This record gives sequence, C-alpha cells and structure tokens, in this order.
Amino acid sequence: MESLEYLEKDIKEIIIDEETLQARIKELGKEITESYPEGTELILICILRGAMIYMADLARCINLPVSFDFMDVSSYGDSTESSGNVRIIKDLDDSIENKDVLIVEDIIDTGLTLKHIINMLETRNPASIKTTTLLDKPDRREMKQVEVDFNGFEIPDKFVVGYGLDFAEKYRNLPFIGVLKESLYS
Ligand SMILES: O=P(O)(O)OC[C@H]1O[C@H](OP(=O)(O)OP(=O)(O)O)[C@H](O)[C@@H]1O
Ligand code: HPA
Ligand SMILES: [Mg+2]
Repeated sequence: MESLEYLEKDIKEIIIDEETLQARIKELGKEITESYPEGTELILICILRGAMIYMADLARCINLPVSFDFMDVSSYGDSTESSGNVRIIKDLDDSIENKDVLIVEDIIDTGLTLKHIINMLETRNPASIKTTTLLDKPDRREMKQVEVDFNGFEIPDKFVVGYGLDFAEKYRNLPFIGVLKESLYS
C-alpha cells in the first residue's frame, strides 16, 4: 500500500503476507466455532493493545454469538525484551463468572503475559477459558506450562511488527507481519 511506504522502509523482510494472514484467520475462526457446542455465547477478551487487529478480523470469522471485552496489559514498553513485569492497565468491564471466555492474543513470546492473565481470570470462576494467539515464538518461551488452544503461526526468534504488533508504539498498522531492521533498536 503506497501510503504505508514510510513504515515499510524499516522492515527487513515480510514473514507473513496479508493474504496468508487472512486465510489462516478464516481457518482459526472455523476451528474455534466447531470446538464449542452450537449457540455457545462466547466472550472474546482482547489483550490490548496488540491483539486488537487480530480480534477484529477473527471475530468476523466466528459463527457463534460473541461479545467483546478488553484488558490492557503491558510489559515491553519501548523495548524488544520483556521487562518481566506484567502491568494491568485496564481490567475487564464485565464479570466472567460462569461464562465461556476466549483470550485473544497477538503473540506469545516468553509466555509471561498470558500466564499472568490466565492465573488472574481463573480466580473469577469462568465456565471455561480457552486461548488463541496469532503468532507463537516457541524458542523464547520461559513459561513452558502455557498452552495455547488455537495457534495461527509459529515464527522464529526475531522481533516482528505489523498487524497490531508494535515497536515503541509504531508499525501496528502494517497489514502484514515483518521483521524489524535491527539497526533501529540495537
Ligand atoms: O509472551 P510475552 O513475552 O509476555 O509477550 C507477549 C505480549 O507482549 C506484547 O504486549 P506489550 O507488552 O508489548 O503490549 P502491547 O500489546 O500494548 O504492545 C504482546 O502484545 C503480548 O501481549
Ligand atoms: O516480536 C515481538 N514484536 C512485538 N511485540 C512483541 N511482544 C512480544 N514479542 C514481540
Ligand atoms: Mg508492544
């Protein structure tokens, strides 16, 4: 897209293009739909800010009555390494007691963020908790016990941006997943 050229100059390589992303999200929507009894009312929990674009597209591929809630969590700040300190900036608005919830993440890297969120939500007695992530970077996992139910793509140990993922709040609006040029952060 011509208007995004100013962002694209910072990208070393595209690892997942727009068409591949959209095709996989359609499949994930179908898998998720088929994994619940027909008519299940599902709460999609978007982990802000990164997961907002994935959730917007995924929700439209799920053939169940869904509602949205949002939790804002941050641990990377302006760095490419997790601070290890998972900060909850905004909690859910509604109760999840006796509800079926699907946590929607853009990426699982160390696993610290997802582990923290699952631990917290389990104490609120939902009927079920499942998880989906668009990207999984297994080489960097510190929380080995974190399991994801619906995983879009496994990616190598490189800092990626685009399609919701940022570096210092930039690049979220790229329509593909790309590797950021190392010269920009090293
Ligand atoms: O598995 P982890 O190592 O914990 O990393 C994954 C988390 O890190 C990113 O969030 P970030 O803290 O950058 O917030 P953001 O979504 O607002 O960019 C990403 O969106 C995930 O939530
Ligand atoms: O590779 C990444 N890119 C952007 N944000 C991230 N948060 C964890 N890993 C990443
Ligand atoms: Mg981030």
